[in-house]
Amino acid sequence: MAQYSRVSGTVGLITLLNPPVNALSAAVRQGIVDTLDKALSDRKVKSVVICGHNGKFCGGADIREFSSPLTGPPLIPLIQGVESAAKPVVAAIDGVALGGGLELALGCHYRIAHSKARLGLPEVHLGLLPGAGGSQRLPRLIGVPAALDLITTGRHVTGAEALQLGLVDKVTDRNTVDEAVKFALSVADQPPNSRRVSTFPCPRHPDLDALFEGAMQRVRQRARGALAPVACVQAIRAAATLPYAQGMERERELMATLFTSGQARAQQYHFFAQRAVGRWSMPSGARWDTTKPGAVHKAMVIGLGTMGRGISVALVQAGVSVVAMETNEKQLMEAKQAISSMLERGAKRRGVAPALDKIRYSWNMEPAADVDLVIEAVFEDMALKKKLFQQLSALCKPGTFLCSNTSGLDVDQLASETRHPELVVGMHFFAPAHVMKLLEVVYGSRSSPQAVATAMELGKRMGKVSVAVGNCRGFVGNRMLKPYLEQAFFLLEEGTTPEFVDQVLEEFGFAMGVFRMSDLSGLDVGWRVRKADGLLNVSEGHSARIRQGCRYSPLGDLLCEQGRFGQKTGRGWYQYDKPGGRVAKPDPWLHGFLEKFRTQHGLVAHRIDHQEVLERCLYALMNEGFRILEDGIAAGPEDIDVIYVLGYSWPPHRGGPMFYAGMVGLQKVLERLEHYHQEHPDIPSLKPCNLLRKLVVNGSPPVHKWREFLKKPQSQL
Ligand SMILES: CCC/C=C/C(=O)SCCNC(=O)CCNC(=O)[C@H](O)C(C)(C)COP(=O)([O-])OP(=O)([O-])OC[C@H]1O[C@@H](n2cnc3c(N)ncnc32)[C@H](O)[C@@H]1OP(=O)([O-])[O-]
Repeated sequence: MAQYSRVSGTVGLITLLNPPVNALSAAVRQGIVDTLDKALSDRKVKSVVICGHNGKFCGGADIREFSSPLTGPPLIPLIQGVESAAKPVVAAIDGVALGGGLELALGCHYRIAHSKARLGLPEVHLGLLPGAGGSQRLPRLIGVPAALDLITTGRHVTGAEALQLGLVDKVTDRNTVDEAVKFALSVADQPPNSRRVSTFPCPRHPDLDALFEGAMQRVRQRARGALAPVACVQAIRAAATLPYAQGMERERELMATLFTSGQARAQQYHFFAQRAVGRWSMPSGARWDTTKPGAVHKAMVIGLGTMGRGISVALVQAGVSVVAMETNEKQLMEAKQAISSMLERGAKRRGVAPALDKIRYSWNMEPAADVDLVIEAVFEDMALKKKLFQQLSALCKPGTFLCSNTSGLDVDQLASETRHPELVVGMHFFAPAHVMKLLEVVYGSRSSPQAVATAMELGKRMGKVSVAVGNCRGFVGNRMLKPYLEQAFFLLEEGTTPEFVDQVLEEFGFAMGVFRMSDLSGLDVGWRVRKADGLLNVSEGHSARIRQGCRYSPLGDLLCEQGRFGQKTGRGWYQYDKPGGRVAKPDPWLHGFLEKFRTQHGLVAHRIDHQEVLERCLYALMNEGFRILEDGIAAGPEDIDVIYVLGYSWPPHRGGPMFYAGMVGLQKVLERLEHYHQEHPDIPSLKPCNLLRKLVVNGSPPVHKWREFLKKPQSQL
């Protein structure tokens, strides 16, 4: 709803009221229509201010309403009504003006913003475009290049940047509503005719064709297969080339296509899933809303390789005092330099001073005695980590949380090395740790709810989306990655090439196919893990393609034996012009090697098509996701989907692997897995999981109902 009052004698003040972000629900839209009517018909009122309750202007259209038919007044004529008002209307922008919220402000005749307010048109992240006139008004106000940037990236700008762009008329550090009322008084006698943005001509640009061609290329590259960014460019092009009314018609057509697309549904699901994972629970019954996190003022990071450096930066930027520790003196000096420059770059981007005084360096463990939390980021070696946890347990003050940035090792084993296993949790960061938004928080069988709450809260402070998951090999993300990678290797054995597999996966929307990704992260990483797992030993009298009783592809190991570790050695699944080179080129040597391998092992190459690559790689991965749900390692499908979109570059417009399974149809996924498992009975990961069968038997319920079919966690509280 919206509240109305008259202030300073002649200013009608409309306050949007719909906590927490004053989203434009049907009731709010009706409220605006009614209160605007009141203000315009009140002869004492000379000008109007629109603001939001509780220091937030407006978070945009109410996304929850998108899944049901429209009720209440539509937004486009509402904003048109504001713009055509005969009395000046001023938007007082505090907190946020996003999506429909900013579109409403664009309909006002003046915009006054707090310098720290965040403004933006993030609809592209919801699979939409700014479809309440935003795509037509913004370019008219700030020019086509800036509008293209804001609308296609969905990025937020501060009030200060908005002023530079010409998006707002004035910025203040004081009370925004008071300033807006003062401003409204000052323009009360000026007819707003010349202030209606829809009547502005779109600023000319010397080469529109090149501008739009470049923009189109960029959005296609950034989000392969996503419809919304392309539609955003098309809508802005309409603004630049057509009269306003025709541009609005084009905006409406494009919006209608997007609105009914599965992609918008997937991205809106992803929006709510990111928030749902914050409401975590543990099998013990402990929950986010009943557990108080411990305070973390001071933390220690042990091991300053790539991960440790990124984690240190993320902590400092979150306001935590950090002791960064590394025993190798040369590595310590290099890390110090790298961390300082990362902090300086980050501070410059955010327009603040770098908090270099928040971090100090140590080559020994002594400072651990005085910190609230330790994150170890040493080499992925269980023996090394165990020793470290023993030492930490003896050194730290009572109550210090001990966290491991392991990407898949057993958290219980680490906890068992300590005197207080309840204080131990996994914090699995993703590289680069100061950039990537995902954090897997891994609870072991003895982790206390408070330790989990502390790690979850710390993740949030670092600007991350934290997902609480159970302890198993590879946790959620890497556990699901294993069958996906395996299928890709098997497909090579059976007749295809790395280029074809990558092409199919990239067309699906992954930023990088599995082989290019493997070259980037280094083939030796997995090789070391397989070595530690005893997988490199071929049992006597057995084929090299069988290990520990299951089908195994030794292709990756064979490449590593040749020193082909990927980009860093200039050779991997592809060739590069030099070690460290980035442009992957097909490698005739690799093709010959694959042929030789097939001959050696009596394999006859067959034609593998697009569908088989996609289904075998993705359905095997999804099947593991169902197993993870069945095992209670993830609390719900949203947890898995958030992990995959934010940590493994699963395309957001496909929602995440579990959401995608629902889109494809669970029945179809089951049938195809059954088909492939029949063809390859020696690959256990293709055997359909019981939960998938159960869901199909129960009529393939939508993803938000799957939790009803999962085992209820047993409360031990
Ligand atoms: C023709 C149409 C054209 C227009 C299209 C649009 O405007 S599209 C929209 C364009 N706008 C956007 O894309 C903006 C989307 N919103 C955001 O980016 C952020 O929420 C924020 C920056 C506004 C606040 O961040 P923060 O970290 O302070 O808080 P938080 O993120 O945790 O949210 C708190 C609660 O509010 C909820 N909620 C929030 N917004 C909406 C909404 N619009 N609707 C409904 N609900 C919304 C959110 O789910 C959560 O609920 P929960 O889980 O507690 O039940």
